[in-house]
Amino acid sequence: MEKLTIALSKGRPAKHTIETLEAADMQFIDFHEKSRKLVFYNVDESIKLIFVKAVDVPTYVERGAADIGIVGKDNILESRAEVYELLDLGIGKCKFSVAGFPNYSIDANRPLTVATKYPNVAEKHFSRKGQEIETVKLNGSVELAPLIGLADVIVDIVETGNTLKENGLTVLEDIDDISTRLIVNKASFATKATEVRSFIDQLNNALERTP
Ligand SMILES: Nc1ncnc2c1ncn2[C@@H]1O[C@H](COP(=O)(O)OP(=O)(O)OP(=O)(O)O)[C@@H](O)[C@H]1O
Ligand SMILES: O=P(O)(O)OC[C@H]1O[C@H](OP(=O)(O)OP(=O)(O)O)[C@H](O)[C@@H]1O
Repeated sequence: MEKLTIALSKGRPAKHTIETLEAADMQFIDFHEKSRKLVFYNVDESIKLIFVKAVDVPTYVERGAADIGIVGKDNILESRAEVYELLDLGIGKCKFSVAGFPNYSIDANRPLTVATKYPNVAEKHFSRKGQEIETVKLNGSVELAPLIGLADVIVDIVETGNTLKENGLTVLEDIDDISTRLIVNKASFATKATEVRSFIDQLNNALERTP
């Protein structure tokens, strides 16, 4: 039996993902110990779990350092990684939006300055619409950019909309729905087909049992 390496994103979606794995009867040794460990095994060591930064999960999977990854669709789209996306876990739901001041009207005749953590997503969205943009890559607090004149609009994740509202901004356009997805390395999908399929089925069954 081939061993599987699964890359999980640390941070916000981790708790829910772990609950889903446990609901699928996958128990990992020392999982709940308070520690800085980044590698865990299940009881028969057939599955190795590694915790990586969300933004790096698609890279691990594309390069075969992990057979499977569980990560937000936002990171998959931004990475442009060549992987198979095979399951929507239905958790970590939010969306990608263009946001700015209410009533802001985009002038198609001049480049739009867009602040974002996701420059590839922004480029793709606006190039489809034929709008030229200049991206300003930020790593957080993106909503600040229009407020201080660093950008005309932002492309960011919106969940409750509270961050936008509390900063006097609003959604101007929706881009894509986001949730946590399961991705698979293309070679592993062929060489470890049985193990990959059984892991996905087990997870899927647990998701179907969860209301
Ligand atoms: N309100 C939200 N804001 C941001 N991400 C959300 C939200 N709701 C769900 N998500 C999901 O959670 C992921 C963010 O997780 P995490 O906190 O680990 O990322 P991060 O903020 O990019 O990481 P870091 O703070 O280490 O840079 C996103 O990739 C997205 O898929
Ligand atoms: O619609 P809401 O429910 O308000 O959630 C959206 C906010 O949450 C995320 O930020 P995060 O907390 O990850 O902080 P950072 O990106 O500024 O570091 C995202 O970048 C938005 O700012």
